[in-house]
Amino acid sequence: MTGTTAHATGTTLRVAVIGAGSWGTALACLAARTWPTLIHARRDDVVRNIRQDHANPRYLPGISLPTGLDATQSFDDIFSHLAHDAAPSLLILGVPVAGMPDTLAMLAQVFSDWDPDRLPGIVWSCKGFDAEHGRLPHEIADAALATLPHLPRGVISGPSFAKEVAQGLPVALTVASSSATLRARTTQALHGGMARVYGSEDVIGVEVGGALKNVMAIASGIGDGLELGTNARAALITRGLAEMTRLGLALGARPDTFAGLTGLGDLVLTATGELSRNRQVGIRIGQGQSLDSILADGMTAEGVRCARAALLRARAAGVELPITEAVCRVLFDGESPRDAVAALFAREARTESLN
Ligand SMILES: NC(=O)C1=CN([C@@H]2O[C@H](COP(=O)(O)OP(=O)(O)OC[C@H]3O[C@@H](n4cnc5c(N)ncnc54)[C@H](O)[C@@H]3O)[C@@H](O)[C@H]2O)C=CC1
Ligand SMILES: O=C(CO)COP(=O)(O)O
Repeated sequence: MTGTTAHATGTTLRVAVIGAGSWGTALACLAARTWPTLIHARRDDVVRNIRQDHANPRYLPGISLPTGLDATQSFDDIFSHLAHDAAPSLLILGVPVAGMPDTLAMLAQVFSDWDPDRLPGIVWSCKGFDAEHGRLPHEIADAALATLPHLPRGVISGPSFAKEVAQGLPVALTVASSSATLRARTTQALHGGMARVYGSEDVIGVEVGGALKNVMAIASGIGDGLELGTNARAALITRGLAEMTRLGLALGARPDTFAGLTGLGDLVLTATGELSRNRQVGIRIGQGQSLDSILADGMTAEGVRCARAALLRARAAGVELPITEAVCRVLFDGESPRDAVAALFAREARTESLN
């Protein structure tokens, strides 16, 4: 369906995206195939590039964006876009976890003046725990939106490199929410063509998978940087899945979520795919570079930001995360990657299980 057809049938959904980095822009591309879509960027060059050149060379070099995708630096424009025509609307957050508290606090203030029946649904796409308090994204959202309990909210996740999605290559995603309205609206916004969107009610499981797979991708990269071989990578992925599942179950997730797109699917993609920034961080650490030099260009690598927070949550829940602990010792305590691998192998033999 084209945007024009959607208008003609009176079934318009209005979509806005906050965060015009690589993933926010890629999700905006999916929505803009069908629906009036406006993306908010903090930088004026990004707005200009999207509006005039239908490109976002800073984050997605060499990729053409849909001509229907519009951009703005003004939050007022975003709110006018969402409120227009009283059409149902969806707001996608494409910022990193660190940007969630401030962004949501601003939204809570504005939406408190809106008619409750006209509020947009909100879906966030970030993957991680917040570094300061160890909260999952839905916990950040619940705190920031405490005065708006009726506002439908959820998370979109799954194995999805932004570059491939923006190029129109196939992708399967999961939207998780307790709200059937939000699940349906997100599916309406993004499903179609080469993009499939599945629904889930397991917000905790989907978020724990998205957060821990980034840490496992760093671990997998370290192994590859050390040239430990493909057996090591497969072992790491499998035991990483056990680690992710163990933490998820302790926090209230459903076990089958971890066999799905947002668990095993995203873990395999990120731990093996060359486009993963977390994996690239690990490879360079394994090759002997320092974390500071690797992150000097401001790259978003959520696994670095959230590994310690994941450990804090796990300890509070009485759960052991040996791979995450090893990654933290290498990233933050100066342990050499080889010593960390040796320490993992020195653990006592045990039955293969989640424990
Ligand atoms: N790039 C990808 O392939 C995918 C990324 N994600 C997740 O999406 C989230 C965003 O990642 P990317 O788009 O890749 O990052 P990015 O670095 O490409 O873009 C981040 C965007 O957020 C903005 N931003 C950064 N810090 C902010 C803050 N404190 N407040 C408000 N805005 C802020 C930046 O200006 C930029 O527009 C991350 O949590 C990442 O794990 C999820 C799926 C795929
Ligand atoms: O989440 C992603 C793919 O699903 C992107 O992974 P990186 O953040 O490691 O690039």
